[in-house]
Amino acid sequence: MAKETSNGNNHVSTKPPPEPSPFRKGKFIQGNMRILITGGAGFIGSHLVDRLLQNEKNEVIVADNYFTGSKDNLKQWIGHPRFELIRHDVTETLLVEVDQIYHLACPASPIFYKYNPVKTIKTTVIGTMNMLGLAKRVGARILLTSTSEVYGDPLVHPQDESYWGNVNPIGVRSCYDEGKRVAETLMFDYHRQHGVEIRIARIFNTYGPRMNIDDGRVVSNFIAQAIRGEDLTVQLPGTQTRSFCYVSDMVDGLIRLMEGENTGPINIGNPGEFTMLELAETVKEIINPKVNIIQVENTPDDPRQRKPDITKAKELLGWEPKVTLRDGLPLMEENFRTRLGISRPE
Ligand SMILES: O=c1ccn([C@@H]2O[C@H](COP(=O)(O)OP(=O)(O)O[C@H]3OC[C@@H](O)[C@H](O)[C@H]3O)[C@@H](O)[C@H]2O)c(=O)[nH]1
Repeated sequence: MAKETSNGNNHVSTKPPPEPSPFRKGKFIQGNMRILITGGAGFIGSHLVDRLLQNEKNEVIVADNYFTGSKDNLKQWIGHPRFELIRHDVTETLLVEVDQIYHLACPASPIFYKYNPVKTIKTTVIGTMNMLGLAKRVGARILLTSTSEVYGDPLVHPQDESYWGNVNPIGVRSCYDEGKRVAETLMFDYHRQHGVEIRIARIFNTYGPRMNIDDGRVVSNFIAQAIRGEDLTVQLPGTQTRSFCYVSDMVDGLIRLMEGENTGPINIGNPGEFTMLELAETVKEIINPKVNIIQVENTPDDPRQRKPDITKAKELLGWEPKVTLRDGLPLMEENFRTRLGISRPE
């Protein structure tokens, strides 16, 4: 029987999960976990690869189309016997034999997901359907990285997982936030209808080394601007808030969710909440007190406030973030300085 890993009545699976292939149970590979990470060449994905490959019993397959990810993030693993890298777009089917799927693939920065919105929604919807089909066929457990954007411009603060959100279905962000909402729906439908073992993480803003320098998200923008001595561009009104999670904490939360018994959705994020003006002041103070902070136009539907309630993550996963923003920013600064070739002034 399928385990009742659910949090509410609507989550109960009616079917047992499909059996993995007999070969996966063979005695020569017993104990080895073969793990697929879609989007594994990206920012969070590549850190997840690093962590999973530290365990000698894990084999990792990365599938990535390199739209925002990069082989450079994985160069330390290329050629390693427990690692395989496939150029693959999740909107196409993928035939591999695996035990677990971390499904991360999707552009996550607003400027990138808005660049080709039709492709973004195909990635969230068709991509998730394809990965669920694969999970069903091979009996794999699948974890979807959903997003705090499913709460839209939230009217409840902080956001807990029972909040259904305040989302514009026809806005410029909808390709991503509605796409991820459909992806969550698909996860639960495959769970209830086919018994697929699912896990859903709702990821809040995450930062750290390996973010693309021109990613366009606020932390990477401010750090790159401060290092280059450029103005820090706070988008209006500047009082909007976000909560920033350091990438090592995020990866830890994702693995705990995958290994745990609860389907989610579970918020994974750092509950420390900052206005964008406060973030700019902090970056200025830590990285370059000489830069100016300026205010610039914003884009439509920008959420005014965002902060995770992480009670569920604490209780069900024993997880909470360890790295504060003040500790995490210098680690990211160091990585950006190396990549930009600009050292800290004496
Ligand atoms: O240069 C900038 C960039 C952004 N911002 C502001 O900073 C805030 C955060 O914007 P970001 O672009 O970093 O990210 P958002 O919070 O809008 O979206 C993010 O949210 C959660 C993740 O799951 C998603 O991957 C990502 O879409 C916004 O209010 C934006 O207006 C600036 O003030 N200046």
